[in-house]
Amino acid sequence: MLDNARLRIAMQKSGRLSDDSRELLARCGIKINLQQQRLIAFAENMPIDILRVRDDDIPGLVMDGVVDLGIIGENVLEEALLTRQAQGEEPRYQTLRRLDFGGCRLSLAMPVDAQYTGPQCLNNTRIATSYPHLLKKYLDKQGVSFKSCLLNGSVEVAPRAGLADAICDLVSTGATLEANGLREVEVIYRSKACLIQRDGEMPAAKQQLIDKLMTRIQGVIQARESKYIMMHAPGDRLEDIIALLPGAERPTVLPLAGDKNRVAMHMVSSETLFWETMEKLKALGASSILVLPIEKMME
Ligand SMILES: Nc1ncnc2c1ncn2[C@@H]1O[C@H](COP(=O)(O)OP(=O)(O)OP(=O)(O)O)[C@@H](O)[C@H]1O
Ligand SMILES: O=P(O)(O)OC[C@H]1O[C@H](OP(=O)(O)OP(=O)(O)O)[C@H](O)[C@@H]1O
Ligand SMILES: [Mg+2]
Repeated sequence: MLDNARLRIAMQKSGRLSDDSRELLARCGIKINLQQQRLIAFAENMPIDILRVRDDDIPGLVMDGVVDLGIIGENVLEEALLTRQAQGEEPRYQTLRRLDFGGCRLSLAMPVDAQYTGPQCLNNTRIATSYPHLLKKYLDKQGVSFKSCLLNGSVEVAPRAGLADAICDLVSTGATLEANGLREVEVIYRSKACLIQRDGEMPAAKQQLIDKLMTRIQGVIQARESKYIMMHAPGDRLEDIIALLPGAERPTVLPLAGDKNRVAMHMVSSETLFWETMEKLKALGASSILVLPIEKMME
């Protein structure tokens, strides 16, 4: 039996979001023992229960207040929202933040040999998709009328199977489209995973836990996006070197034993340091340049 006093978080059981969702929670310090077949997992060190479900069910679980938080792709969330609105409901939830994984786009694609000069080409066609509401919202704006053919998986085979003229499906690298002789012709929605919270009053203790979790998530994401940079540099080129490092905070400058002209610089950069920038740093006289990952951050 689930305990109402514990924070309930829904995440995808197995699929594109599950590893990243699990890792995010683990990096926030939540110790969960996820056994393969268990649909509910209990955190050992915090009052948190994890529900592992199909991603399609997560928006509903949050909107119906069955769970407190959910980690879900914006594409699935938006489709669920539009579906409920079409049924006359007014679903309520809050998006707490966008996450740094699950990036993909919902795109229209056609067979490679089909002519495409713009959305109007899709007038009176049949389009296979798992996202009929997002598709309709987009094509309605373009004034295009079409028939949708609802498929929950293997959407890419629809044109070859004679089920549809085009498809509207998720794309990341484009490899699935290419393997199926399809060409991406229009991006209709860009998505990432996000963290959502149910509407309504939250007991104070739960709210405190959510606030703590949000600070930790912020720290985890910020740390993943940041690098710790160390180098030795000529003391008279510091400003030129700092100018090459956008997103870097003011550096710590330390003396180098036995060398009056050079210093050691340490700094945190919010951006990846590319090889090209390292080469420019070297050209300015920097040496022993180290770029290190950061595990955790708190401001
Ligand atoms: N190729 C991709 N690259 C990155 N993220 C993706 C990709 N495809 C999908 N996603 C994101 O991950 C979510 C889950 O994708 P997945 O393919 O695992 O869903 P599913 O097959 O519907 O899973 P489930 O069995 O839970 O219903 C998508 O809704 C989308 O937000
Ligand atoms: O552009 P790509 O990098 O090829 O990725 C796109 C594919 O990824 C997703 O499916 P997934 O592989 O998760 O399998 P599923 O369809 O069984 O959910 C999506 O539904 C596409 O089919
Ligand atoms: Mg699904």
